[in-house]
Amino acid sequence: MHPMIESLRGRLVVSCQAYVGEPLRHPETMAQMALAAERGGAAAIRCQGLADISAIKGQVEVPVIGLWKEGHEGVFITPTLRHARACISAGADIVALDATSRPRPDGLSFAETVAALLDDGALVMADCGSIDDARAAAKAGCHILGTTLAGYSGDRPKTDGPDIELLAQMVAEFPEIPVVCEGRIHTPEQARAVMEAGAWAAVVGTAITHPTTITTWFREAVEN
Ligand SMILES: CC(=O)N[C@H](C=O)[C@@H](O)[C@H](O)[C@H](O)COP(=O)(O)O
Repeated sequence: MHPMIESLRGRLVVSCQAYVGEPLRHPETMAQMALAAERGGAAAIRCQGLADISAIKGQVEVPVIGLWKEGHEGVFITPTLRHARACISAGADIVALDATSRPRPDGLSFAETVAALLDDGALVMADCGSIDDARAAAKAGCHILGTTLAGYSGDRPKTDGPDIELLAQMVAEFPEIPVVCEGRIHTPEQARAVMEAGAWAAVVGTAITHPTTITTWFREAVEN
């Protein structure tokens, strides 16, 4: 087990991302957000885009899980080998990529992409949307399996909270590979529940770092 991945065991990872057109979408702002999360005890920061990756890497001591989103349809989380290599060059300690079997823009398969990254010596997190994705990612040799795309790739329903059913299935099938729960963990209770279901780490984004969404939760509670 790589020591950096071992360091995430039983810990919280915070995802710091602002989307296109949003007020907080600025690398310096995301770096400040990441630093604030690190002060709160985040064991790693997950972040998007080359500028954010390097700005955050320049601020925090904890590992950075980097990805690069391009587009909104099909494969958009680190869609090609070029995107993945660029994330590493920008400073990502671990690169996260879409692990679905959907066609990728550069024509490489997911397994071919991972094989090239492993050849480079990269640490790879597979963003899975189904148990089949997890199986392919395990076979490809990914270091971390994540539930990131559960409810977003068309294979599984979008659960209200984290997809604990998929998490538990992944943990049972791959006891030797760290399985990280990511996606729709909105409360500390849900974070605890995913750890109890066997997650190696819990990744929380929106509920910690996306104030516009958090505001809508409170506004709805107040106004309804
Ligand atoms: C599906 C997709 O594009 N997920 C992205 C992956 O990096 C992010 O937009 C999420 O914020 C992240 O996965 C954390 O999840 P949540 O924000 O629900 O805590």
